[in-house]
Amino acid sequence: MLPTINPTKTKAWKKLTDHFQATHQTHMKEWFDQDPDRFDKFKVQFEDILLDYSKNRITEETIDLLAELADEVRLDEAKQKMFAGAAINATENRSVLHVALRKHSPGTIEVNGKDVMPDVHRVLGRIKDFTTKLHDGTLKGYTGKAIQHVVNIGIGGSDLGPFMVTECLTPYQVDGIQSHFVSNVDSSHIVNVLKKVDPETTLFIISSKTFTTQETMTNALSAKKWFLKAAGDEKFVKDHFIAISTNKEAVADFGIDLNNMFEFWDWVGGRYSLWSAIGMSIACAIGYDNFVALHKGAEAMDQHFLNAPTKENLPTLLALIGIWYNNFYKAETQAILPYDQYMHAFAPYLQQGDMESNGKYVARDGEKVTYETGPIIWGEPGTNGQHAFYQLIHQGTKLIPCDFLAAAQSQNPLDDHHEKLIANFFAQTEALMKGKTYDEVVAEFANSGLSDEEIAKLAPFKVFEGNRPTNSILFKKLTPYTLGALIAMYEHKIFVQGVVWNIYSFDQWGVELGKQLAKQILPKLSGDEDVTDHDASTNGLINAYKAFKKS
Ligand SMILES: O=P(O)(O)OC[C@H]1O[C@H](O)[C@H](O)[C@@H](O)[C@@H]1O
Repeated sequence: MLPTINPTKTKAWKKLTDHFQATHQTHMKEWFDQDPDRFDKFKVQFEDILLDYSKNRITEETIDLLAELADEVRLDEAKQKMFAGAAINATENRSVLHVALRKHSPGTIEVNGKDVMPDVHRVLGRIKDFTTKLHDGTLKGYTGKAIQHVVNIGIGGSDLGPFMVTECLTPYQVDGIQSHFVSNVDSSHIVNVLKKVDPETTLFIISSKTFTTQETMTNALSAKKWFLKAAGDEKFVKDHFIAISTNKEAVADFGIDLNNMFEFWDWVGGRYSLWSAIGMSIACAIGYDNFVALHKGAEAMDQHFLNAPTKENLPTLLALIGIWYNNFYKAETQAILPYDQYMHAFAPYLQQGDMESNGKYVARDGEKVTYETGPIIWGEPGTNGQHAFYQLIHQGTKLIPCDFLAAAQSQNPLDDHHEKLIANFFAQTEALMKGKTYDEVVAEFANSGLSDEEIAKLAPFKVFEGNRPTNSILFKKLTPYTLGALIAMYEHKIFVQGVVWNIYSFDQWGVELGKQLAKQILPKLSGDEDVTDHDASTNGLINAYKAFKKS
């Protein structure tokens, strides 16, 4: 169990409040002007990943006080507990051990007195055997043709992580294998995918921790029906369907041979499960060795997180800076802006990772919190975002802390595309920090031929206040190893924030009510009678739906 410590009652919080009052009106530009070493002071490099956090509204004192806050809420103890397998997910009485899934170095981790590592490595061995057969062409479909299409059916953590990684690592895709993902219960999703694949050469991976999720089970049944229509005999299902789950009974009930089931465990949270057998679709896409490289990058980040002091610790720094804006500047959101088209699914992935973990208003003592917890996460790849929503980041009324991410080496070098991409990244963070003053705007009008009066009218619209915070995360190349490290960095950032906010980051009770009500509403959508037993809006919507459907 983690201790219950209200962060706002700590000494550091009080000091941070005073420090905020003393510093929040200072423009970052002044700090840059005063201190030519600011970049060196506020940058950390871990292997091939550089974090520049100098373009933040912070001084050295800010970081000192945030580090004091981390100490006062006993961050170190929380970390040790997680890595040692303590049941820190107290509302479900579970350990939180995604770090065990990617542990390739020797050592044991115990849950209830049992070392989990042999099972982790046994399942990894099975993934290796399976994907080797897929890639050497010995995995055949019911007509003897080699498997070419891999369709992952899952949702939430059983989709977002594998999809994001597969997209990010497109350049590592094994020749001859095409990956597809189906998540939405909207039939358009599966219908569209099924149009692209052939039953004779398609493998379906049914990914679901619980194996009860409505969307996944519905899509899995439709896939099976579609397959049987072509194959004609249940006996062929075993050659085309595998299951990834913690729930053996439900897998067997669905009709999947248990020899085709790859297990994981209740100490793996859905949104932290891409490292487990849920990553089967990743290993199918990029090969087992690359899947292990992804693990190893994450494992290296785990060790860095566990051992590096706060001021050199990438996940901890990102977390504490986030708290500074969330709780003192009252920023409501956090933008994730990868300057990398292959990372287009990174922000949606982190939406679940972060918002399902830290979107909680109940503190660890069961009382309602009196301060802000998790931010709204959003974002799009640059430069596309620049031409859509950056206007608001530059000149809107809201403060939006942004993480910019990019690789120095392009996966697809082509003329000067990459230089242009990177120039935009650097320029945006510079513009957000510096802004443009009234005088600078006026000076730009020098040879415009406009009168002073006309210039004075236009100038205010062209001024940029600047002082808008960014983290720059620059890495060498988006390899499996580096991606693993980046994902783990964000996972641990989320962990640190949850510890400071005194909430339970590893449950997700907030998703249950909607699911329950959907089950109640489903049967009422058929039949002619008017529905009257919900609130007026819900009744009205159900009845309007039925009327539209009939007409
Ligand atoms: O893997 P499954 O059991 O199918 O769960 C899929 C998803 O559904 C739930 O609604 C949870 O909110 C997610 O955390 C989970 O990842």
